[in-house]
Amino acid sequence: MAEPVTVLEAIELTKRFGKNTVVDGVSLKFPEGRLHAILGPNGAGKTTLFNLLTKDYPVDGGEILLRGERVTRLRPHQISRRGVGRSYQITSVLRELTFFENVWLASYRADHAGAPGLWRDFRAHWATAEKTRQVLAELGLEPFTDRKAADVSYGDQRLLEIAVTLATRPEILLLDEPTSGLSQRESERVKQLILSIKGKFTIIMIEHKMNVVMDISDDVTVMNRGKVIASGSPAQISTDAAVRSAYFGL
Ligand SMILES: Nc1ncnc2c1ncn2[C@@H]1O[C@H](COP(=O)(O)OP(=O)(O)OP(=O)(O)O)[C@@H](O)[C@H]1O
Repeated sequence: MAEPVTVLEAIELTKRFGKNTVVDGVSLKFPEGRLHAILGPNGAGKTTLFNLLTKDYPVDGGEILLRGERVTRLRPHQISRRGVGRSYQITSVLRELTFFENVWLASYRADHAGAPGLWRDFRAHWATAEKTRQVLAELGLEPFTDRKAADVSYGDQRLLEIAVTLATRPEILLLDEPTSGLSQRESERVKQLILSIKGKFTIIMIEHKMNVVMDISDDVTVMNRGKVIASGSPAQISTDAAVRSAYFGL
């Protein structure tokens, strides 16, 4: 069988804060359509790696390739326009707006970055409304269409966060701890939602909850102190001696 295409690649990526090297020569390949989880103890450098891949932080060393093209010097909005969407560890949805309005705004902004006023083109509004309905339907969130984000549970806000990220129609979806702060039941819903879109996007997910990682990932990378200490299938990772010692303290 043909190898899947690598859509995103980090080559020897490095980031320092003062004397502290928090991402230290990380090389990883992300093949198309797979769900790749990144595990590691607090402070391992996982979120910083995301910040490098989205160019929210400048890179101190190494390269980033997007579909083989070097994008290391691009700015965050250029990376986003090339199909990299990202959610954050703490939900960034607009609480006073409804699900529809949150997704609509993200979708409109993605399509009209830098364009003049929102009121300009009525047809564009209509197209954006159509895309918004598609995203909410894709995630099974239609019942929430007119609910205000502030009025739903934190777990449902995390689902909205994923919808907002998908509104930019990314090819690659970076999810930073999508189940953080959620109960087991709420985590299960997020897990099911991610499973429902698995394969349609290349997903890279930072996640601490071992059951979520092991149940839904195709590939797992474990980081510790800025370095990759293991990469492989969930089964390989769960028996890896270095992982058991660094991550589980076994
Ligand atoms: N903007 C910054 N300035 C200085 N140090 C930073 C900055 N961002 C991150 N760090 C440091 O980099 C290290 C790695 O942090 P990072 O948030 O990437 O870890 P993490 O693996 O995502 O951890 P967690 O699971 O707790 O989110 C930490 O020591 C952190 O304090």
